[in-house]
Amino acid sequence: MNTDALDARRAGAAPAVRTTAVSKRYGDVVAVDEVSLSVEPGQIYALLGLNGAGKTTLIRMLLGMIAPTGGSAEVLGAHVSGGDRSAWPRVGYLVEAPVAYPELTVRENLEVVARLRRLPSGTVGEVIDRLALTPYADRRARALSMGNLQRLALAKALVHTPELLVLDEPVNGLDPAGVVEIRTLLAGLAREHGVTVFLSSHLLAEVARLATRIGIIHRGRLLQEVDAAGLEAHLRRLSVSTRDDTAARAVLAAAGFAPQGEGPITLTGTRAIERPDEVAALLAEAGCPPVRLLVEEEDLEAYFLRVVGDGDA
Ligand SMILES: Nc1ncnc2c1ncn2[C@@H]1O[C@H](COP(=O)(O)OP(=O)(O)OP(=O)(O)O)[C@@H](O)[C@H]1O
Repeated sequence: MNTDALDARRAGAAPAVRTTAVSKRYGDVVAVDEVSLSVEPGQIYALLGLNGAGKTTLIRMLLGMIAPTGGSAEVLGAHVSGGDRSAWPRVGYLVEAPVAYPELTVRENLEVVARLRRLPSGTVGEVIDRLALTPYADRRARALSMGNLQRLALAKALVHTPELLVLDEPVNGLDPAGVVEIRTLLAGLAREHGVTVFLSSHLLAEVARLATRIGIIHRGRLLQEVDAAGLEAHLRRLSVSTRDDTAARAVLAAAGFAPQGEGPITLTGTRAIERPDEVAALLAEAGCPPVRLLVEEEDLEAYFLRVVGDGDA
């Protein structure tokens, strides 16, 4: 599909995924807590969270595998939470550990899926090719490595060329080469075929490389969403020290900055990062000039832990 056609397909299209205050409660456990998010067609949206954050539960609700206890979920315009399964033929998914018929070969496993979906012959060969499974096509699934089993599972999710792919931890169990391969494949699907990808992961660095938008989920709550393109700005912050940090904090807060940090004052946001001179002038005028002013770059892990830590506070 060319870029114009892709843009036309995306323009005015309903969000590929939309949740409105969707929640899932198991007794006293709130697995997903009023999550509202929207994923535009062609985006690669990554739900990032620690173990137990609620990723799988949210994905299962999107796929209609479990019903929310509150709110709603829509997939390709269909109200999944209301029981509408009409988007099904346009969705591919991979949830939990990959499963395959162990005694059937890779090709036979895919032929079963193709037959169930009433797909034309030839589809299986294409997907085998696309996922670099050709050398293993005639191997029984039980003899596959974990990585190849995962690749077969992805092939099953892709065999009907879905518009939306929903993947729970898609690179789990893959070696570094496998991770790169899957990343390249997913990025290509989104870029060249306009496929929307909604995935979950706890692998921060991987997500940062692949996703166009990232949602951080913790204890069931969506704490923050950032565009991958803007991630760098989120990672940068201005660190300021003065001889009277208490007074400086008050001056900065009054000027609309949001000073953070226990020791040196930390300012985030483009205004502070792009105009440290403005911050310096402001503090100098108020009689507490900076003795140290530094734009620092936080590493991804530290950033994630800070967001999650703020969510716990
Ligand atoms: N069927 C269930 N019954 C009770 N509690 C559940 C059930 N399913 C999930 N939970 C709880 O809901 C919370 C979220 O679980 P979920 O599996 O969605 O997290 P996750 O982010 O996918 O974690 P992981 O990365 O470990 O798979 C956890 O506290 C979990 O114990």
